[in-house]
Amino acid sequence: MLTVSNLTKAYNGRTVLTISDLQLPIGVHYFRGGNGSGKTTFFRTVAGLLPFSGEIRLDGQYEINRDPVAYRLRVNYAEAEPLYPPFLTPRDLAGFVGRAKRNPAGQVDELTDVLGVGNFWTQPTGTFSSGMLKKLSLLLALLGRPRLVLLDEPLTTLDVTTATRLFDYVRRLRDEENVSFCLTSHQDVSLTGLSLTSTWQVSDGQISPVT
Ligand SMILES: Nc1ncnc2c1ncn2[C@@H]1O[C@H](COP(=O)(O)OP(=O)(O)OP(=O)(O)O)[C@@H](O)[C@H]1O
Repeated sequence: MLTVSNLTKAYNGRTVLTISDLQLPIGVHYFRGGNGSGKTTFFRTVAGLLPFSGEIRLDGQYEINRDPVAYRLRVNYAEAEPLYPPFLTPRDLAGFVGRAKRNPAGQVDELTDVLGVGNFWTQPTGTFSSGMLKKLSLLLALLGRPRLVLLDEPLTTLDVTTATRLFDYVRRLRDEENVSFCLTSHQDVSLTGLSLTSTWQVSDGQISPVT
């Protein structure tokens, strides 16, 4: 599903991520590691948000730099600590991201129910609690028809009821539509109830499989 080759990522000349060869099949992949080990950098790079050197390819055909639109239509990302321009509302953002991701009719309404965003649909995000921001960011990350969704710390600040509904929905996408997920969590990942296809350890900018 995802192939990463000869990747290096540096900030201001300091290399923080090096991956010679990483291959992920369709499934749910968990990346664990201490603070500052490189998990978010890896997710943001795979999401197409950061420049890097190397190659990232989805489904054997969409290369992130050669097929930028096709790749980004298929790879979605939810930030660990989302932030939006404070004057925008969930309605504004779902409209904008939904159009960019070519979301099918009815999808926003379904996700609004799953994540309980309807209660604050027209409220500016500048007034949100961290859990409200998290719910919105997860809704936006599920819009369109992604083949891969990157969820950075999805459990943080999410209430238990919403987390249960979210991971039921994720399981359905995984089982019925073959959507893949990568997640990080400093919390007990078994709380998601997802069965993991693989687990990876991120340490000092290197990623190795946990057997
Ligand atoms: N914008 C940036 N500019 C410079 N260095 C950065 C930037 N973002 C991250 N780094 C550095 O890159 C390294 C990896 O950080 P990253 O945020 O990927 O870690 P992480 O594994 O997600 O950590 P955490 O579990 O604390 O979220 C750290 O040394 C960090 O200081």
